Amino acid sequence: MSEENSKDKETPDFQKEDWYTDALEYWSEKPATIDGVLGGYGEIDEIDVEGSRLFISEYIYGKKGARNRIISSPRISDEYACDCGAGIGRVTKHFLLRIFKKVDLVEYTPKFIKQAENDFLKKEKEEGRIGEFICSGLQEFMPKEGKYDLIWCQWVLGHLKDDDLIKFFERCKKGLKPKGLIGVKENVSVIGYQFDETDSSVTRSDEIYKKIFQKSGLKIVKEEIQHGMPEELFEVKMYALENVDNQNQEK
Ligand SMILES: C[S@@+](CC[C@H](N)C(=O)[O-])C[C@H]1O[C@@H](n2cnc3c(N)ncnc32)[C@H](O)[C@@H]1O
Repeated sequence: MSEENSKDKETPDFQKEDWYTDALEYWSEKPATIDGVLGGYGEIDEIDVEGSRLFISEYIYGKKGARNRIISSPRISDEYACDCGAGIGRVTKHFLLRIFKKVDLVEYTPKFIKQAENDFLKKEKEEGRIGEFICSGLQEFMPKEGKYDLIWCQWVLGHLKDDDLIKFFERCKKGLKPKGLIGVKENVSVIGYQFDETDSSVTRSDEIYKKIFQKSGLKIVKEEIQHGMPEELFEVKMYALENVDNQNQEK
């Protein structure tokens, strides 16, 4: 690859007209299976969901330290979560519904959300544990005000242009209950952007994500690397984020 090409790959073309349809076309061709939504890495499902569960559980159950002393009490209830870029519902079924009573799913690719509703999460739907299956791009998704304890975004934010991502986070803040959290679990590059022209997606560095959180009025309450992922993949980071205005209210 020439230097010019490799430079191009690091500069996302956020002006690209078909940015969002590229993703839709790309994902519509992938099988509606765990392996399909994980790009052929279905075997990481278990370690991924366990990492997420450990990361978030202190906010739901509280945190205990040495000799079972309570270090922090629960922050959010286990009532309602939202799974953004849900695919076929893997994260909902294996992580969120093991903690939360009810989950809404937001997913752009019609065949994935249909698979979730008619098959992968059919039983959970019948049990009344799924609120809504929402077929929408996150660039348009408007959560209802004050609805969620946790809004979880995993392996999807690279599909949003920077400006749309900031606007999305701003809408999510309004969709949270007063002490609610936004969870982000994404691949991170070592430096700058890595642009993938095939599906018009971008891998951002930790530094870029942190600038975007700040611009969106979000503060990091916890961050952690997901260990145990295949070596050839990008590093995966989890962030728990709160509305900066929360702190002001508490003072
Ligand atoms: C790598 S898969 C991850 C799915 C799921 N989060 C998981 O971890 O199993 C990326 C998902 O993002 C969805 N997606 C792509 N662009 C999107 C957008 N603009 N808004 C919402 N979802 C989108 C794709 O259809 C696909 O289901």
